[in-house]
Amino acid sequence: MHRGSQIHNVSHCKATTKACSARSNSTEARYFAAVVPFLNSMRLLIYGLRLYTDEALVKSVTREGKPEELLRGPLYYVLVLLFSVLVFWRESPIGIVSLSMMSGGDGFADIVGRRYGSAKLPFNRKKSWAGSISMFISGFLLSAMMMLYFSSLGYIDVIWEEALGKLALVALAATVVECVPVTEVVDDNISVPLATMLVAFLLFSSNRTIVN
Ligand SMILES: C/C(=C\COP(=O)(O)O)CCC[C@H](C)CCC[C@H](C)CCCC(C)C
Ligand SMILES: Nc1ccn([C@@H]2O[C@H](COP(=O)(O)OP(=O)(O)O)[C@@H](O)[C@H]2O)c(=O)n1
Repeated sequence: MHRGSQIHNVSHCKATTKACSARSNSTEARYFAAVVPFLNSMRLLIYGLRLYTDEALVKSVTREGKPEELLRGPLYYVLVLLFSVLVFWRESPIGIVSLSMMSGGDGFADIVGRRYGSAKLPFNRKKSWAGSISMFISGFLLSAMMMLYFSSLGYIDVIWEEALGKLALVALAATVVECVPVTEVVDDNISVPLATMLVAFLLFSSNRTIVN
């Protein structure tokens, strides 16, 4: 059963927007925002372990309609959301960019790659140039838009002359990690955000590109 990729990828984007867009100024805001991904991780565990059944959930986010699939990609995705909200919240571009690359970048790679991915990558016949190029472009654009959004709210001050170039390097790193065969061993919902977090930390923490 082919997963409903439109529903699937809407979940990606809505999840990221929701998890990053809490507007409360209280110090507990991140913990309040973390409730949503936490409850969803519990939901995925409960249904993935077959403690209860939810056919609509299984049908909307799995490829083969097996509940245990919920314990892989979807659960990793939600746990990364939870980690980013708690650790990075809205004062650091690292969480913003990581979620953007995982949701917008990887999400579009799937949509575009499945439909237009006839030209496969020479080192990974399961991935395509169209998928990877769309991941780089969509991930870069969503990351820049989310950074502009959080900058406009005053949570981060961005020196754009430097930030866009560094953002392109982060997007390139995430795209390379996503297309190498290692993602057959480590789910790309783990490898992509981890790679993004590492490169974003190295680039955005090294000097005054981002001033909190
Ligand atoms: C299908 C998903 C990940 C699988 O990705 P991949 O294996 O294809 O790479 C996303 C799963 C989403 C999850 C079921 C629900 C996530 C909810 C999120 C924590 C917050 C949603 C807030 C709501 C929109 C108000
Ligand atoms: N760089 C990429 C990524 C995905 N894709 C296509 O999208 C499909 C799903 O990609 P994936 O296995 O990474 O799926 P997700 O786990 O990321 O949702 C692949 O089987 C390819 O057909 C692509 O062509 N190029």
